[in-house]
Amino acid sequence: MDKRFNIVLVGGGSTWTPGILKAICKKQKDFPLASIVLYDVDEERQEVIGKFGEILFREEYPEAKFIYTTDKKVAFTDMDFVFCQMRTGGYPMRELDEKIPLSEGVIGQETCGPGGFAYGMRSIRDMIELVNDVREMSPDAWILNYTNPAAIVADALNRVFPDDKKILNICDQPVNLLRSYGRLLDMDPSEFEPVYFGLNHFGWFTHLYNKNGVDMAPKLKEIITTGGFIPVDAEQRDQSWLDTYAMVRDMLVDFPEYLPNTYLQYYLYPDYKANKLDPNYTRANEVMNGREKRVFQECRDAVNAGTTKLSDVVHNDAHGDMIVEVAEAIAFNKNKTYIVIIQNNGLVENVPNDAMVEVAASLGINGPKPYGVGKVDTFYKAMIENQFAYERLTVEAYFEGSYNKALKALTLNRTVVDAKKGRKILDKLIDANKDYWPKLV
Ligand SMILES: NC(=O)c1ccc[n+]([C@@H]2O[C@H](COP(=O)([O-])OP(=O)(O)OC[C@H]3O[C@@H](n4cnc5c(N)ncnc54)[C@H](O)[C@@H]3O)[C@@H](O)[C@H]2O)c1
Ligand SMILES: O=P(O)(O)OC[C@H]1O[C@H](O[C@H]2[C@H](O)[C@@H](O)[C@@H](O)O[C@@H]2CO)[C@H](O)[C@@H](O)[C@@H]1O
Ligand SMILES: [Mn+2]
Repeated sequence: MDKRFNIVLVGGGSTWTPGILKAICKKQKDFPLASIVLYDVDEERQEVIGKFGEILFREEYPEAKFIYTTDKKVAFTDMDFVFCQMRTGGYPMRELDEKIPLSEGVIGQETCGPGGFAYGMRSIRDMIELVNDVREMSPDAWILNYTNPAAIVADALNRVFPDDKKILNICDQPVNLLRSYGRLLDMDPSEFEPVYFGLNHFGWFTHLYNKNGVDMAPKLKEIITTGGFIPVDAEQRDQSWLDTYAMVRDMLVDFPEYLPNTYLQYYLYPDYKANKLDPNYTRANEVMNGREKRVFQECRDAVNAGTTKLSDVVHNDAHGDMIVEVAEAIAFNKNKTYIVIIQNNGLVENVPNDAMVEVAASLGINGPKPYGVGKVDTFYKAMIENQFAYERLTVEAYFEGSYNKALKALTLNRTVVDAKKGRKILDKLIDANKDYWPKLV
């Protein structure tokens, strides 16, 4: 008989959960489940999404046992895959991460700059606890982590669990970019064989080979440089994401070698972008007033209607599709190419071996088999080393409780640079995060 898998979604009350549940239902033949558990620390959030899931699975996937819980034992016992999407502190803390730096004229962003620093310092503790809990109850489970800021979480987990080969850190942004490239080139994105290097939310596509071995990157760069970049799912995107994609053209004009990850806009144009952001209404507000309200309301409506058939709870399926396909690639040894976060060890030859880099890898039952890119040019090497130093100092600041390392981290970050500004922001962040961070002395 074919194997059926047990999976748990940690952060089951996430706004992305309905999309992942839909993707699981859609892919039930390719990735068959025995059971799926939603786990969250927030009972109220969990219940709304959980009740929606109960109906969805009854209607679309009755063979899989569906439960939701706040009990770790129920959540982590006998699991094959653990999907991690927690947000320590929730959107209210994300709002502070974004607004505090902006109050000093510095980029306010979920994963970049001081906002990413603050979020990282919150995520590390809960992610370590999670891995310890999972390993106690399911020693062999694959832990698929995309809890942000993934770069900092990956470095911290690699430090605490260096021998754990079943933690895979991964981000959906490269896959989203590939989908959008596919539309611009009129190609099925699954046909791309990409070459990619960098750090998470800080990388570049160097080549995009098609089935005939032709590199489509030059043509794509020309299309974006002349016509701009509108993402594949533009009609579902808030304005801030459309602005973000539009900046890819600017980056290509200035740095035409490679196709940049959208997040590089914050590091390459920190003043320009900071001036464009509204310090009183940031992305957290956009999400709380948009996606969060919509997803929770649509789940409640489906529960009241007693069916999910009328609901349109998933507007963008890229994220859900990707994470389920990643699990499928591991479970069934598909050896499909994904862009993953992994310890460097020479993959990018001239940056530190212990950095957690982001590169393309073939993904199968033995985990990722990454593709190296050789040496990178001075500009990219310097960018990566600078950002890596910021990330590593952040992780060290957390483990050592070091104010000095935290200040060094922020000063090195390209969105800050000025240590006096860094100190002001750090002091405000310390105050805002006193329930979450270790004490920094
Ligand atoms: N890496 C990627 O590419 C990628 C893509 C999408 C989302 N994400 C990440 O997924 C996460 C969820 O995003 P969201 O916008 O839906 O946020 P959200 O706040 O809607 O969902 C997060 C959920 O995690 C729960 N939670 C908090 N601490 C927890 C803990 N210790 N254990 C279990 N659950 C906990 C919260 O109660 C909440 O329900 C974030 O970390 C986000 O950055 C990453
Ligand atoms: O601001 P948010 O909460 O909408 O998104 C933050 C996340 O953004 C990236 O993921 C995108 C993805 O690129 C997009 O195409 C679509 O699927 O939505 C995702 C969320 O908007 C990023 O990779 C994540 O790390 C962020 O959490
Ligand atoms: Mn990401």
